[in-house]
Amino acid sequence: MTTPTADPASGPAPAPDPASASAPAAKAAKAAKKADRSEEAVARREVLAPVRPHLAVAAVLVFLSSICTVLPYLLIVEAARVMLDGRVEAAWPLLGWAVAAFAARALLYSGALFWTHLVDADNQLNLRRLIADTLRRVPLGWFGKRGSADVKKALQDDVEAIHYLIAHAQVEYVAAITTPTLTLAYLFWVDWRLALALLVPLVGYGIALSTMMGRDYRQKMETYEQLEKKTEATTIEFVDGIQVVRTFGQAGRAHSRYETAVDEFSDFFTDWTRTMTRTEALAGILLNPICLLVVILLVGLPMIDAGSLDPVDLLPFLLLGLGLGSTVLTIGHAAQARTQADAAAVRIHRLLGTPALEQHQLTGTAAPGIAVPETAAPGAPAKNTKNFDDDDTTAGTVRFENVHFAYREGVEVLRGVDLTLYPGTITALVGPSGAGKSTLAALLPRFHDVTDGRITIGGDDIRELPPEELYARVGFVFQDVRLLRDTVRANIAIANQDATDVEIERVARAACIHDRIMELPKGYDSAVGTDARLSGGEAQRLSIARALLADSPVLVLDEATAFADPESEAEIQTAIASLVAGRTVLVIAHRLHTITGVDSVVVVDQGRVVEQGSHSDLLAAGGTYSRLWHADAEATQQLTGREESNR
Ligand SMILES: Nc1ncnc2c1ncn2[C@@H]1O[C@H](COP(=O)(O)OP(=O)(O)OP(=O)(O)O)[C@@H](O)[C@H]1O
Repeated sequence: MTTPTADPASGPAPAPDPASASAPAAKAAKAAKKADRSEEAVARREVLAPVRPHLAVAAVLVFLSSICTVLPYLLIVEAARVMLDGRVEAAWPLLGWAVAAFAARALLYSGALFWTHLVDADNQLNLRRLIADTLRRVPLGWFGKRGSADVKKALQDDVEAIHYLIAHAQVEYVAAITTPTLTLAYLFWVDWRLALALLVPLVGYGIALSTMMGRDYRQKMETYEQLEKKTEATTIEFVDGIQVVRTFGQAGRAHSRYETAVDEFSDFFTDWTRTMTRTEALAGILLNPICLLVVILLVGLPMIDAGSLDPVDLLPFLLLGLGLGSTVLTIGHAAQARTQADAAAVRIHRLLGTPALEQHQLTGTAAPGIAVPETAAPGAPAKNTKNFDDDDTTAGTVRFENVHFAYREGVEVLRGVDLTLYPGTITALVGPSGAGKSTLAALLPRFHDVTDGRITIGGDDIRELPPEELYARVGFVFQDVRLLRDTVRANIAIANQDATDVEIERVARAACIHDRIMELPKGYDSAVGTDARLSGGEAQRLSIARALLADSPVLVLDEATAFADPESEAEIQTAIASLVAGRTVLVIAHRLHTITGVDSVVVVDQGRVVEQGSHSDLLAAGGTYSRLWHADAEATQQLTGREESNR
């Protein structure tokens, strides 16, 4: 019997060597780490740049205070030396100077802290203004990706971390380095051999500290933050969704997700702190005054015995050497604070670097390649489907010209949309889920900017308009109504701060919300959230009143009635009817029965306009719209049937 041997030529390819396979990954990780470090350095430089000269002043004050920390001990030793020489009277002035140096030390150190706090107060104000200014200029769509928690983190927590860096850590860091350096310099001057012996535990501490803060400290810190975030998210999910998950009998599942996240966090934290605690304990022993005393006595006493050290020279080591540990310990704490502040500086740096919504100085040229799409309009042209040669400079005429858009590079969501909306007409965007309707509508108020092509209002490219001008021309009513924690009146008047009470009441009546407001405890002065708890439909009518007061010629309505109950829906429809009259309106619609009377229906599919026309024409054409209509009618019928059989 022969044992089969592998033929190296025809056999299967050898399994990749794990070491060589992981080499590119390790290289990439190293490069990423390097990039992180350099981003951190840039961020720190940027955030600290305005305060750097002021911090230099503080560093000088701290350096002087460090001299005054060491000086009293030096003077006391010299006083002891002259006393032992029998010149007691010569000791008094030295002791007097020691007290003065001690007082100067307190003054200089607190002066430095006071100075850094003043500098920081100024810096915090500037930083918050810069962040607020950035938030004011970023595209509105940017907020969609970030929760208010992230913005709060930048404005509050990260600015506070920078506060610690500027007001405390820098001062402590300089003191933690200069005081032991000066102390050691003095001790070396007194006796270099004993000073060298004292260095042994200090170097031991340095090694322990660099192991603790070493290579994977940042990585561990990142994992810690990620797990902390995950725990927070599952906690919120568990608390927020408890009603829903319990209704569906899934409380156990949600709870187990929460428990897993907490366990994971706890395991990681316990493991990490175990290593940290061991290192810290070792460091604590090395810097303990008892340990330092043992070193001094073990080395110093035999030297005195051998006559190579003057007994009085042991005194500075006992006075200053024992306290060396606590000053060195501060380096660790200050370094840790700096690492956390660095992470905050990076987040602020990234936030400040968010591309702003730019106002272009463009000439009014049309984008190339504008044509009625080949796939468009099987139905007869509707009221608002004119050619692009038509006069588009009428205020309120909106034109999408060969509009392309991608949230991520290379993944186009809109692919060459051409569309004109005319004043006094309502255009409804319909199409399957994910077709790009909301995205198309969101481009009009510049939630995002087109990646190609352009959008004009009254002939002006919207990127050329100052934001105030754009928002005076375009109003929007979204499904997700946000109300301010202010009075009902202020919530309506947000669009026009100078509106009179009569005007506010007029728009509230038109939006069918006046009667409900009058039922609130303080009428228009009721505070939203405390005096006034409004239902979804009521909040929507309030936002319609807002839009009425803004009186913008162009309106975007995003599924404004989707979640309203039938009674509320009727009122909302009445409110919308008064809102849309005479304006250029773009509606995103899901329930097709609500848009049968609109002037033009635009069918979007996979980022393109595939049909355009009136409801009846599109229905007759038997294309995508007709399919959507029949599917919608069937779904409505099934729903009605189910409701009736339930009765
Ligand atoms: N903020 C975003 N970031 C990345 N992709 C997004 C974002 N918003 C939407 N998309 C993607 O863009 C595509 C179009 O989404 P959009 O919401 O515009 O479609 P829609 O027609 O309005 O859908 P629906 O009727 O379901 O609301 C989808 O593939 C969607 O996943």
